[in-house]
Amino acid sequence: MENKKEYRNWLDAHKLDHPLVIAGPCSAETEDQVLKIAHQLKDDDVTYLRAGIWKPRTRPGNFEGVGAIGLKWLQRAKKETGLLTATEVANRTHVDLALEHDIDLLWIGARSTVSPFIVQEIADALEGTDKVVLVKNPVNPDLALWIGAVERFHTANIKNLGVIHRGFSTYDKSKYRNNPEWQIAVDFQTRLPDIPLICDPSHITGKRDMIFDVSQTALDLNYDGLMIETHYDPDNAWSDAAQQVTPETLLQMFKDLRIRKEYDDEAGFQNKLGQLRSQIDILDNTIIETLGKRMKIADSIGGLKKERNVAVLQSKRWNEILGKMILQGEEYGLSEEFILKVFKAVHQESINHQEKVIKG
Ligand SMILES: C=C(O[C@@H]1C=C(C(=O)O)C=C[C@H]1O)C(=O)O
Repeated sequence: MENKKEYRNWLDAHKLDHPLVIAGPCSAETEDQVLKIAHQLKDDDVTYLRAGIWKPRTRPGNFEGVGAIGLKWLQRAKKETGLLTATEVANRTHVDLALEHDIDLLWIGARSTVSPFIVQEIADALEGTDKVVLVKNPVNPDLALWIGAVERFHTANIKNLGVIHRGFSTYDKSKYRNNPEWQIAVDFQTRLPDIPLICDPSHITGKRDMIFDVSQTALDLNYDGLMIETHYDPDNAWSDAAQQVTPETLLQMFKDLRIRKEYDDEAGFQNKLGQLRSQIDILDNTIIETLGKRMKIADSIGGLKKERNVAVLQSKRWNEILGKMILQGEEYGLSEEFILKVFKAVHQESINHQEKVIKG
């Protein structure tokens, strides 16, 4: 799938002077709840009212959504407030019902994106639709799977496409509910820059007090919009209580968030930016040169080890290097996380080089 400028058309047609906002409750609970939230949101920057109708829950026994009746509540909310409507679909029946009720935007959840069978079923059911279809990232950090899902919708002749970054599952505990792994979304943007990219800070953080910070990062990274779960009484919401914010908080957030422009032509800025970027270019060259030299030395060590029949991996030496580098990194303001990532990658490459020599 090639990038095309037209992928942005549906978003541009909204003629917004701010990022797109999709807001509303995690789940539609009652008609009154949906209508009340819609009226509270209608005068903000919100374009789409979201509400989950069918809820995929991690374990059975939790509230699993009100079902098709909720689509009527969304329709009524649209009629009363003018907000466009959005919900998640996970199979052909959901799609048929959502289209029957004229829902404007359908999103594919992270747990559906992982399954090409489900994605294909939904794509077939949606074939040729002019509704907006947004594909959440798969729960596992797999860029190809994410792009593959978008391709299935593209192949089904769906023109109004976008993606939602909702973070990725990890086995390790982290401060996030779903680790953002910003690099994957950046890689997506690099590959398909004109597919609108929306951030879902509610599912990334799982906690309402972190939503602002993640939203700001998304805007700093040039995201096209935000999808934020909103409820007038978050603590008593029937699902995802900890991550929903009130419409008042949402309004305040949009006052406080800084929207960055993609570009600035101002001569002074361009000049300084150019100077600093040439410094970076020189340093990047030095990094590559240094890494190349380091690997040449690793090759020689590999040769020595081959002669003496010594193992490639030397854990003691490796741990010493890692400890030293973490301390040294600290002096230069580099985080331990970063040093570990970089040096583990360097070590792996060094091992690969030596393996080649030793096996050769
Ligand atoms: C280069 C060596 O081999 C391996 C690679 C290392 C490195 O690249 O720094 C360190 C220890 C070994 O696991 C070595 O033994 O010194």
